[in-house]
Amino acid sequence: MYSVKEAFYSLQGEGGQAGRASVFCRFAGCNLWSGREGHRATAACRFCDTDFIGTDGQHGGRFGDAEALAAHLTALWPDQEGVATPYVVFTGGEPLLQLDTALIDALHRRGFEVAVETNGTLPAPDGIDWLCVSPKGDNALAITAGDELKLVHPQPDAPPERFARLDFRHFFLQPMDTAPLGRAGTTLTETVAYCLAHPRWRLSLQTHKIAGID
Ligand SMILES: C[S@@+](CC[C@H](N)C(=O)[O-])C[C@H]1O[C@@H](n2cnc3c(N)ncnc32)[C@H](O)[C@@H]1O
Ligand SMILES: Nc1nc2[nH]cc(C(=O)O)c2c(=O)[nH]1
Ligand code: SF4
Ligand SMILES: [Mg+2]
Repeated sequence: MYSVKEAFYSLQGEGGQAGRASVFCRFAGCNLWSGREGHRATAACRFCDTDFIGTDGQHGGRFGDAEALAAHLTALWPDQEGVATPYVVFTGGEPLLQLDTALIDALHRRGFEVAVETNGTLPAPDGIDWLCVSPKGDNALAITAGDELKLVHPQPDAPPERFARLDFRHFFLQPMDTAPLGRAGTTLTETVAYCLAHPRWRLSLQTHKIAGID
């Protein structure tokens, strides 16, 4: 059984695949925060910008097996002529609480490339085509290699220097959106300054928020 908060078709907003048409599958639940505002201040991850509680979002629900969820996600992909490679992004919440090989295989059989956005604290199943790890504070990483490491910045307990030598193809710093925390931020200026001083890191903006899309 898979619990999905919402599923939607949009453009990948962040990281090295930014701008790419994608089906998003947002799993319900996370291992670093309950999702309740009353628990945010004491959670292991405290700056989350996402509602991942329940299965009541657009195209959300409970799916009994991998075939059922794969068929549901395939129906959200518009290009049935096979011109572009279909792309699905599993996120959440924390997708590695639920994503398994059966679901990855079912999407591969339907022609999809499979991407994952994870906090990196749980082991990943085999077969992921684009693995994005986004470390959270001092929570220990179970995944130390992948396609991109995308660090939300600044986090006092997660300085970029701690991650710069891990085995990733791309290193991104993404300014922390402080709106979920109820305050205006200066994180963009600070993040730009860090990238200028440390060329290992590239800037990742949340372009879907700029574009006003999901
Ligand atoms: C909501 S998380 C879900 C996936 C996974 N739990 C994780 O943390 O990577 C999706 C992406 O949004 C990023 N993110 C969450 N809150 C953010 C914020 N306030 N500002 C910028 N990026 C944020 C995360 O770091 C992650 O890369
Ligand atoms: N357009 C868009 N791109 C995204 N990239 C990562 C997202 C996420 O919430 O994991 C996200 C999202 O929520 N929307
Ligand atoms: S780990 Fe990801 S989903 Fe969980 S609270 Fe943090 S940003 Fe949100
Ligand atoms: Mg998001």
